[in-house]
Amino acid sequence: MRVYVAGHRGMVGGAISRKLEERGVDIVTRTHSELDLTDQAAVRNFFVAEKVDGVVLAAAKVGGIHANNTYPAEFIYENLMIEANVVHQAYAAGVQRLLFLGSSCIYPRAAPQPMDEQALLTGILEPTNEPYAIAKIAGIKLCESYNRQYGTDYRSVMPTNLYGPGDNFHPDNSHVMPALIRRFHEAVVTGAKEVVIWGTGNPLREFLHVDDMADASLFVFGLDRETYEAHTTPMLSHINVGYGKDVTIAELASLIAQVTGFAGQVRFDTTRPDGTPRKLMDSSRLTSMGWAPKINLNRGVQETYDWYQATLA
Ligand SMILES: NC(=O)C1=CN([C@@H]2O[C@H](COP(=O)(O)OP(=O)(O)OC[C@H]3O[C@@H](n4cnc5c(N)ncnc54)[C@H](OP(=O)(O)O)[C@@H]3O)[C@@H](O)[C@H]2O)C=CC1
Ligand SMILES: C[C@H]1O[C@H](OP(=O)(O)OP(=O)(O)OC[C@H]2O[C@@H](n3cnc4c(=O)[nH]c(N)nc43)[C@H](O)[C@@H]2O)[C@@H](O)[C@@H](O)C1=O
Repeated sequence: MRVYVAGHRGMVGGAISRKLEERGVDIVTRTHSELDLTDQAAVRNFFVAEKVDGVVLAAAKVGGIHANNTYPAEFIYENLMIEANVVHQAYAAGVQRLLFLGSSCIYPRAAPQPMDEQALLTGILEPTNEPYAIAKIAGIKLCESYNRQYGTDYRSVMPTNLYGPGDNFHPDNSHVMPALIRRFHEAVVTGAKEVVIWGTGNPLREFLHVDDMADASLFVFGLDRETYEAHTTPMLSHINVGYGKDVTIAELASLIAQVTGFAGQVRFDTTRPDGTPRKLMDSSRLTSMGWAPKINLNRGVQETYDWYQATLA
């Protein structure tokens, strides 16, 4: 089997590529500069030339609350273009199997917790990431529509907030976990007495290690196909992938302070947005099929900090 992993140099695409290679799958990759997935003609030429059997779509314009809120046009345009080009050109080239990576932000801001798959399109989205969420909903509907009309087998996974080796540690544009690992680490190195956390510290977030996400992706993509297929009649439009437990941002900050050895004060900057108050996923559909996360938050944060120190710090 030849699988194109779009976004193989990203955190999720990298973890999925490593797992596919461990299983002896022949993977095809292109960097962003070799193939810009917003370029329709280039994507068409790529699929015609490469003749892959499957696609994992882990390429996207990705960022945390500040990036989403500051660059909404880039988040909606680039993600819509990437999804439309990859899904359509994969179909046109006869590719039967595709896995699309969405996000938990597709669900309404006030969805009942934990959020199950049926909460999609039942209410108003969180404004800080609405353009990105709309693009991700379009991705689900692209897959669903091509399956309905053309009989393809395009599946969508909705990950909760992810973290781990290969994350983006940009001070402003990253997600909370890498941002705080970097900020606490730099405070320890410089001897700063205070670390600033955005928002009130009250929002709840669920964090899943990227290696667990990669296992779930392969499971849904069908490398453990018999297990999955036994549970998918009729096929689901999309399926949640979460850790099963959430923490407040203040609790996450205490854990990262402990792991990095920071002993100073934490200050909450309430001029910064909190975003969604809570977004805990109901992942019972997937866990009932046999997948379960293996990496707990304490171990995951420690491993991510070790990776950051060894690689980037
Ligand atoms: N990280 C998280 O917490 C979560 C992520 N997800 C989803 O998982 C998927 C992977 O995310 P993650 O690995 O964290 O993101 P990363 O930013 O780490 O990786 C994204 C990859 O996509 C590539 N890419 C972006 N735009 C283009 C383009 N126009 N053409 C070709 N390649 C492009 C990037 O290349 P380059 O860097 O060179 O631009 C990068 O390698 C995304 O769909 C994301 O929405 C869902 C929920 C949570
Ligand atoms: C995965 C998900 O990621 C984004 O949504 P988000 O969950 O709100 O993501 P976040 O990780 O950026 O923030 C989580 C919480 O943490 C707080 N927070 C504190 N201090 C920092 C901080 O320093 N940086 C960041 N980024 N957040 C901070 C922050 O204020 C917020 O309350 C989506 O836009 C969208 O991309 C998406 O789907």
